[in-house]
Amino acid sequence: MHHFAYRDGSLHAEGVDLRRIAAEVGTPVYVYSTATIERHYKLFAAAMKKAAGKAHVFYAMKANGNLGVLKTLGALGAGIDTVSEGEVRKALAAGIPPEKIVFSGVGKSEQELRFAVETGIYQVNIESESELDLLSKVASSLGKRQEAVFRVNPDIGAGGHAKITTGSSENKFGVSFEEVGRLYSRAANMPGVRIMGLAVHIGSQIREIDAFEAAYSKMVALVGDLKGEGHRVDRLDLGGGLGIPYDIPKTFDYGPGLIEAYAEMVGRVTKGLDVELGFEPGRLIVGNAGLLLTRVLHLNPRPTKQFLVVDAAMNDLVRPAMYEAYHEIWPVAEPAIGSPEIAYDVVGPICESGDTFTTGRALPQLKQNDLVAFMTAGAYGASMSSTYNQRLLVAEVMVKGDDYAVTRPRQSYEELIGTDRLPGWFA
Ligand SMILES: Cc1ncc(COP(=O)(O)O)c(C=O)c1O
Ligand SMILES: N[C@@H](CCCC[NH3+])C(=O)O
Repeated sequence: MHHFAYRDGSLHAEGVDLRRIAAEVGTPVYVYSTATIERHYKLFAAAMKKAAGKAHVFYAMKANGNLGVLKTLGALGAGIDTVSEGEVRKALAAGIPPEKIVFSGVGKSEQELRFAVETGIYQVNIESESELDLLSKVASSLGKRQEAVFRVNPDIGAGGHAKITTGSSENKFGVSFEEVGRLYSRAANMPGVRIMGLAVHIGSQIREIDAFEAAYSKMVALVGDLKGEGHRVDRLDLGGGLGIPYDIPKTFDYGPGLIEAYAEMVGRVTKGLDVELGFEPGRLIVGNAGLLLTRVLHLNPRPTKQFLVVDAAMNDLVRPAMYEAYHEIWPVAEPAIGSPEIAYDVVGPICESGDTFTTGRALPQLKQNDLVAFMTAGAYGASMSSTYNQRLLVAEVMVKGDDYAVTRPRQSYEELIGTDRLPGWFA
């Protein structure tokens, strides 16, 4: 469900005409709908609460770390799942209390762990024995005991693409299932950590409940075994990964289903377990809440193809180049019903053939300066952008009702070039 729709012949984000944003902010620009973000968060949080009683939702900031997005979610009571010191700092800057911050990731450095412990975050998700040792050393040197869980690799992977599967034993994530009991016993004698339970995350863009169910069932059995061995297991963090539709219809609502089915399964599988559940959804909250607005720079008809060159590129939205991901492309001017379509290869200005958003996509006839939107770009869009080809990081705006705010301005050339940062001997 999203709040992008045609009104008076032009695509709107909530009550704001995208032509207005393009004119006032420039293109390319990411546009987020506050109402969609809020709706998705509330739906998910309510469903998990109903299914599980004690449920904590930690929004996975990696999907979209825009400050406006974080503040919007923080105001609804969301916690945050972070994966770097930068993300922890950004969560704090957005006003998220430390006791609602989780820190995951396979390669946390000593400095990052120190910062997290000093900050007093809720939970560190430990991904290896080496990290367990380092965390205990760091925390005890600060005279603290950090609450933590073990992220377990359940050897069940899933996801929309091989590059976004994390739960297989072939993937780098987590400690292996067989090791958890031993690590728990070791950790009991360590001064700097208090192990509170387990975490799991099997991949991203997963639309089949079965894969989650298989992994969660294994985790529930593991919780039982550990408790049987006398270990304390108060928390079970079930990660994120629930997928969203990328082939969205142009209607307001595309129906319920997956969240409810997921919640029902979680409630069933964890029934009677007596642990606090945690969730780390990213894409689900923000994916359909964002689009990338871009302008047609050139049409380049060639004997076998029609190239449509737009001002956004793979540095702004890398998903098609990186995962062959599909994003709908909607012209901002509403196409007349039955208007003829042309098959376009939509490409960006970057000097790579891979800078291709789609090939042979049937779209209404477009001309120079027309605006088009890459839909479902709210997750892993701006957050994965770069300055490749010395292109400026684009602006991000958040729409709320009939108004919008620029929540990250377009990067300046001074900032990009950074001449003033060079030492004098480069004269
Ligand atoms: C540990 C962890 N939690 C949460 C997420 C968020 O995933 P998604 O955006 O698919 O919900 C990820 C990314 O896959 C992750 O690695
Ligand atoms: N960045 C990926 C998902 C990876 C999620 C992070 N573990 C995507 O755009 O689909």
